[in-house]
Amino acid sequence: MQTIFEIDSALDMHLHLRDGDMLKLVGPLTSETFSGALIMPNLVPPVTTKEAMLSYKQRIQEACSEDKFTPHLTLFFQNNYSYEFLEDIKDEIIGIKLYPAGITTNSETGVASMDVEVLRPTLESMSKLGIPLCIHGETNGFVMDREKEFMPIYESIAQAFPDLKIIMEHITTKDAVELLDKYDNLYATVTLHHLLITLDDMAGGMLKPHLFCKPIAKRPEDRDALLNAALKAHPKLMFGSDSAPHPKHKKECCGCAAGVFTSPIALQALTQLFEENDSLENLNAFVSLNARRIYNLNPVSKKVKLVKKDFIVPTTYNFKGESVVPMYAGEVLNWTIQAIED
Ligand SMILES: NC(=O)N[C@@H](CC(=O)O)C(=O)O
Ligand SMILES: [Zn+2]
Ligand SMILES: [Zn+2]
Repeated sequence: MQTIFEIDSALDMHLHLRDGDMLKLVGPLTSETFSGALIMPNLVPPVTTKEAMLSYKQRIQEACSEDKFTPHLTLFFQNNYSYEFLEDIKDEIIGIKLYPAGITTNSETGVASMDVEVLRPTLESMSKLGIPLCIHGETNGFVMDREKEFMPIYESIAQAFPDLKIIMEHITTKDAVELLDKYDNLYATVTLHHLLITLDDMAGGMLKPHLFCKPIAKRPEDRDALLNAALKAHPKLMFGSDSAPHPKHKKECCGCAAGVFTSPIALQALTQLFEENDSLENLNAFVSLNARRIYNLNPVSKKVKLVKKDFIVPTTYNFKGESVVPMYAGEVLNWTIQAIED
């Protein structure tokens, strides 16, 4: 039985760090263990200028105060970004995140139309400049079908811009896993929670608000397709936690905010999941190497040593007035982080 496992230079390619006291609370919970993360721009207001992006990066670096952690910033997609603006900002960002308007938390100013012709000027500039496009891929259809209905939109963008790197963010369906192999320029992230849960876990019994997120968790066959792809470290699939903290009172209320908070448990739970499925040998590819290759990131040596020992997940994480509940709050995971080494 394996009792020690090492993850080198873990990367979280889809992360919400928020701002203010929440950033100060959750930032270190990622930066202690991960070597880098792709930071989502859906602040209020969203990150749409170079000044806003650079000052957010500085606040992140202050909150994280950890040398061996690189926050990779993104911009919030807008149709009116000029080529010159994008050329000027290109070396400062890892990608641009596109949200259909109103589809998820803080996406009200996202794009109103997913028509390729409407998006063309900005996507053409991004393609020329080699800026990856990250997409929250959901229509505003029936909630269980939103991702599936978005597949033709991914296809039309992938076909129209063969040189543009497109990342389907937080995929939740078998259809999305299958689409990965159809276009060279399509990649994806998948979360921890979508590898673990289905809609039943969230809403099949008593409602579990802390498992409520967008896209909503789907059917067992979807979860199985995602899990199979992750366990074999499909080369176009990366770990992106989509850890999305909301204050406890905004989750445990009428009108629960969407988002699952997983940063502090992600590496332990992934190790447990990969071990239970005899796939530990692929975990470093899933949580580091694939992203490094897809995004051309420099290697950093930061080793997280995990041991097979109970880890009781805290019921809440608190800082000043902020309180946030992690996935598996109060439950026991069977891998613990023992040390972090160079
Ligand atoms: N995943 C979520 O349910 N919520 C995210 C936004 C997002 O990634 O769609 C958030 O910012 O809270
Ligand atoms: Zn999203
Ligand atoms: Zn997200």
